[in-house]
Amino acid sequence: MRASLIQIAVNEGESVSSRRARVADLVREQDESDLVVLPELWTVGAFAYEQFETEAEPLDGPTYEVMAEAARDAGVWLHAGSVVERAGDGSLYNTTLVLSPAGELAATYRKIHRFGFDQGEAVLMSAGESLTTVELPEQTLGIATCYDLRFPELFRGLVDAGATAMVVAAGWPARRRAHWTLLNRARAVEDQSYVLACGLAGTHAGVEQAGHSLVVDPWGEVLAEAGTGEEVLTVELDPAKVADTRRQFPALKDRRLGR
Ligand SMILES: O=C(O)CCC(=O)C(=O)O
Repeated sequence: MRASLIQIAVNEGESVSSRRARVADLVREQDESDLVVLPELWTVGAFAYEQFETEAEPLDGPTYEVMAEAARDAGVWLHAGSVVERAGDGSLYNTTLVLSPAGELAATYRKIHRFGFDQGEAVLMSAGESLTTVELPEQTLGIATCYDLRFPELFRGLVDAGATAMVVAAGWPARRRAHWTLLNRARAVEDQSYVLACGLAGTHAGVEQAGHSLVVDPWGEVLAEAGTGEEVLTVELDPAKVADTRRQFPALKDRRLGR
């Protein structure tokens, strides 16, 4: 399976609708890939809290519409990053959309661990409550968003649900880039899974983004890593690698707690 991660620059000065159209074209260009991955809240910006209310959208809102067309045109599975979802009761969620090559909404994931302690997303958004996996032809995706990366038990839950490739969409600040790289590699090693970690670039709401999206294999080797600007990373995922790694070094079988 060929996967492309699009590290998107979010800078003030580009409107949300222009960015949607621009990113849709970038998705269309990845028509040689099987899976395309976008970052967290790339429409509005992960730290643009004051725009969350105005840019909130239902699951079948403008981001879904534009991305469904792009997924269909490219013929790819599309992890369309996350949007500010306005639920039926008016509350907001940081919600990932996964679209099939036919443009259908195949899965959603509402971010479980909201970032900000007593501010920002942590007070503006509601928390998701359930794990999401998505079965693709050669890999089962386990879905996580940004701050979730700090909670290994979420990833163990995804392993138990059958995940072989963890997709982490993020808007991770440059200040903590070392944590981003370290934790993505740690999740790959401890869960013996691919990790596809796709972040934002640029600076919005005064927060410089780390960029440095990366793909890690189940042995912890970094297969590809972006720099700090907008960039597309393309990698081949070996369908046998996760099973081989888990068979050759069966540490997951030795778990004694939390099962
Ligand atoms: O955990 C971190 O350092 C960053 C998390 C974050 O920025 C987020 O979840 O939006």
